[in-house]
Amino acid sequence: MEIITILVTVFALIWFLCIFRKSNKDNVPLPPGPLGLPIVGYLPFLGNNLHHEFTKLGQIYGPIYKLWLGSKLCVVINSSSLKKEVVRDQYKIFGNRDTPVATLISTYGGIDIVFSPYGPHWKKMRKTFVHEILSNASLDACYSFRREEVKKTISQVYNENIGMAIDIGELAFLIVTNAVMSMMLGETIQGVTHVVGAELRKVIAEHMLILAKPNVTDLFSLLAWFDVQGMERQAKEILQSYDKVFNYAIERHTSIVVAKGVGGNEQRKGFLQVLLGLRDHVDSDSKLTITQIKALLMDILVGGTDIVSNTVEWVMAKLIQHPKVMEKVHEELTEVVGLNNIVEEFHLPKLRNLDAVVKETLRLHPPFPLLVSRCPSTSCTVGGYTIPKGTTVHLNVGAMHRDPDLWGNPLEFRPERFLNDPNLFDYRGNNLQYLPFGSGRRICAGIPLAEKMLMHVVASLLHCFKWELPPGQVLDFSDKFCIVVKKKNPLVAMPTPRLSKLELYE
Ligand code: HEM
Repeated sequence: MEIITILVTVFALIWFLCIFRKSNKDNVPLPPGPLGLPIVGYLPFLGNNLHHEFTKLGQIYGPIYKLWLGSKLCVVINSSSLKKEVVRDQYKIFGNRDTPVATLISTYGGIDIVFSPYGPHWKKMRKTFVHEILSNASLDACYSFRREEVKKTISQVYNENIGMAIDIGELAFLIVTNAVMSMMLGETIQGVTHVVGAELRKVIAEHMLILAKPNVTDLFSLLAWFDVQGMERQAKEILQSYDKVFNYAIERHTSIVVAKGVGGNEQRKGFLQVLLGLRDHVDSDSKLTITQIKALLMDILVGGTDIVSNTVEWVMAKLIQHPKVMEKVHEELTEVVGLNNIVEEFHLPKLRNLDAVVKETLRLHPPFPLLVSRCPSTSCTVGGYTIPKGTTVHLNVGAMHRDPDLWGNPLEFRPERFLNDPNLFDYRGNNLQYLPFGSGRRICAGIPLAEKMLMHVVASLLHCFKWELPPGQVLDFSDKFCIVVKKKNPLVAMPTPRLSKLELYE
């Protein structure tokens, strides 16, 4: 017993000395923050919902604070002026992510865009993604795939689910997954069925959990060699599941090219065809390996499905909670699209009320309230405090979106705040008060596709149907943190047809 007491005391002393030394280096202190316990730091006090916990601590410790999680130092930044120091003024230093070991394993060694360190590889992957895959021309060329998948699901809801309770998140996931898979393959797929869709959703959900869950291997450097929680094993299994999907897509694509001749159907080039073309590129700066192609497909699949469908679910929940706003959106859809028509992407820029509803939902329920953590490549100063190299830096955008100093009645759902000047708050991250897609060099690379799919799916679900809660159901807005913040309890709603011509549902 005595030995244990002595050991704990010695560890505690070393731990406090380490903190003391770090904070006094160059006489610039570390940010304030809770002390926590020796060795484990604040870990035992942190619940699962990091975004809520970090916001609560911000109310005590102010715009920038630190906490120790094991031997890992985390800094949380709440104020927009300090965020500017990170994402703009010192963007090179803060261009890296802090990538835990299980995340590295599940993302082909962290070579995708999201987790690559800032540098030539990240630049090449991001440039390929933005210019070759998500350019206006490329997105216009595969609009027909998105359109067909939205139409197919609307028709399915009309034929099979009228008057029945539907899980909106699952429905939205099915539409966007089918759309993303079609755009990837460059052909209308037979349909990611409920079974495959559910399987894929499970894998992506497990992946998100792995990305979010603290792993003692990352938090205690002494344990770096051990897979104590089995998370590395799980990460390998997740990667295998993705790999199966991507291998299937690549084989299928190759067999189509063989059957139709090189180039396949040029009119409907899918993302995969574009990417596989780069495998054989003569210019080594643009050349991609097959693993890099798979890593890009993973970013498209994860970003394009779970995050988008999750946002659709929040938007629908907000509208069901606010019937007057829903009515206004319905009126706008009737005027802009017409009840004798279906929603097309060219209608979207005219749907200003719906745009404001989506923006207000992303303010209150940003999918990434802590963005994706950053990690300084060298020690630096933010807000007068030292941030040592290797610190995990969380930018608490969720807290800023609900800050009463920045927003009037911040907890109320008021889409009209986005109506007066739509350019004041766009998704480009210029106004640091509103950052659902992040800001700076590492801002979301998928905004053009996210915006189109989000608006098209929500507008179509609302234009084709009226939605209400099943009798006895109550709306619930509790959430859970899995890197992406999701509704804790799924939204279930019942559709009633709205369109004037039945053939529009075919
Ligand atoms: C509602 C939809 C979406 C939201 C709210 C969202 C939000 C975000 C956020 C907050 C980040 C981190 C930004 C930062 O650290 O400053 C991010 C990164 C990223 N997102 Fe999205 N995203 C969405 C959809 C998509 C889609 C559809 C794709 C792909 C098709 C995508 C691809 C990416 C990629 C590749 C990155 C990493 C960028 C980098 O590190 O350079 N996202 N996203």
